[in-house]
Amino acid sequence: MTLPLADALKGRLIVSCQAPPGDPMRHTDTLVRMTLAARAGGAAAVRVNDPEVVAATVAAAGLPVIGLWKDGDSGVFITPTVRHALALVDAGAAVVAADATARPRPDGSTFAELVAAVHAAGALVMADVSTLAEGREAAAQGADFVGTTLSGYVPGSPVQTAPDLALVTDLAGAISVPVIAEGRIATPGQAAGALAAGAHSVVVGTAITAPTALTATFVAGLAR
Ligand SMILES: CC(=O)N[C@H](C=O)[C@@H](O)[C@H](O)[C@H](O)COP(=O)(O)O
Repeated sequence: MTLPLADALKGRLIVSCQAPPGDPMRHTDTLVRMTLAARAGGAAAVRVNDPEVVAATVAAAGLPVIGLWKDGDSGVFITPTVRHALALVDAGAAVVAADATARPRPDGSTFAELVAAVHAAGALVMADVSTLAEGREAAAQGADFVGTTLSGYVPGSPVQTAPDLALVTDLAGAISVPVIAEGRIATPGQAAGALAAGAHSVVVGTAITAPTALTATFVAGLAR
């Protein structure tokens, strides 16, 4: 049996509406406007950072919200503790996204404990992983979705410029929970390629919602 939310996301686009610290777009109302634009463009769900933005998006967007809480910038910092996860559920996230790499969590908890707490509070969990082994482990620990989010961003996962479609294929062949392709998907063709590789859904962030980073790529192009 699949989850109703998983059915609603099948073959669909999820837009990540985030802005890094210090970015002019890091402003709750602005980020909520981006989620409304994503909905208007046909996104099935949005992925947003911080409980305040989650709550404002839930109130405004009428779309399923995948919530994360980035706290810090090293080690495990995407929804690092059970406290962070439950704050996102309180804010209305339908799905809590959390780092599920094999690294110690700052509160000493396990990923399985985070999953249990989120499930008990009535929400689902998306495991952000960087390898096939982490994805298998996250699925075994009860994750409802497994995303390739952290491929290329953690020690032991080589830096890449393209989406990690090989990991999408490997995960889709190895686990029974839906695999979400996320990370460096920059064109509609790459998004379609991720589905063809076995992804259940595709998350796109920077290519849609990051004007500062996108402007910088054009500026760099002109400077060549
Ligand atoms: C590694 C990490 O921290 N990824 C974050 C996770 O939420 C976001 O910064 C990314 O923008 C998101 O994963 C979407 O990816 P892309 O922006 O490449 O489409």
